[in-house]
Amino acid sequence: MARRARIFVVSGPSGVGKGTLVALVRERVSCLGLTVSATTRSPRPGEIDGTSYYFMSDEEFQRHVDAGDFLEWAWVHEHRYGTLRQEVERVISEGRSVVLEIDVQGGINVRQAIHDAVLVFIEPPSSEELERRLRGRGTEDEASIETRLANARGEMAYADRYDVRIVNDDLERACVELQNVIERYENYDGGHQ
Ligand SMILES: Nc1ncnc2c1ncn2[C@@H]1O[C@H](COP(=O)(O)OP(=O)(O)OP(=O)(O)O)[C@@H](O)[C@H]1O
Ligand SMILES: Nc1nc2c(ncn2[C@@H]2O[C@H](COP(=O)(O)O)[C@@H](O)[C@H]2O)c(=O)[nH]1
Repeated sequence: MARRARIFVVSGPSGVGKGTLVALVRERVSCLGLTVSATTRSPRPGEIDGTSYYFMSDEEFQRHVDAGDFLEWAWVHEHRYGTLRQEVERVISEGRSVVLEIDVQGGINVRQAIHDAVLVFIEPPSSEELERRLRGRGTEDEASIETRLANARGEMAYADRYDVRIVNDDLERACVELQNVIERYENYDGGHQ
């Protein structure tokens, strides 16, 4: 059966493990393309412009908004983040699927623009564990942690608008589940999926 390049959106509250999961799935699903998002937040130690994100000033980000360059963009945790159209088009034109690790507003906007995008919501095993992971990562100051935890409840309310929900309790199990979702949708060749 022919494999079809698809757009997969992976969303969930900050610290749930989206980045960790997607990095692991990328090692196992060779045909996935890479896209880099744009953001107005400052780089964390070790983050590289053009690899982790395209780090932009507010003015530069706004120029891309005005030019219609974004497939979607949103305010997330007090900064702007967006997916550049050309990033997605480049990967899809290579016949590869793409995983967009973006927030829930972005996810819904992608669904409106690309009806057959597959929306996957990653859930934490509990709110206590979410907080433990966010704090344990050690990348945010206290104010940013508080903002992200406060936003988590609102983000969780989007879960039932997503096609698939995966609980990231055991990383290996969640990874296999996400991998199966990608392979199932790439191989689906009929209907509305
Ligand atoms: N299943 C898991 N069990 C325990 N710890 C995990 C699990 N998955 C991820 N983690 C850890 O949780 C922390 C947050 O993970 P990660 O940075 O991938 O989250 P994220 O959802 O991508 O966050 P953000 O949206 O802020 O980028 C990391 O320290 C990671 O190692
Ligand atoms: N709507 C979009 N949201 C995005 C994009 N890239 C990342 N994100 C979301 O931002 C938060 C915070 O990321 P962090 O790197 O500051 O921890 C993350 O949870 C993503 O959901 C994007 O292109 N569009």
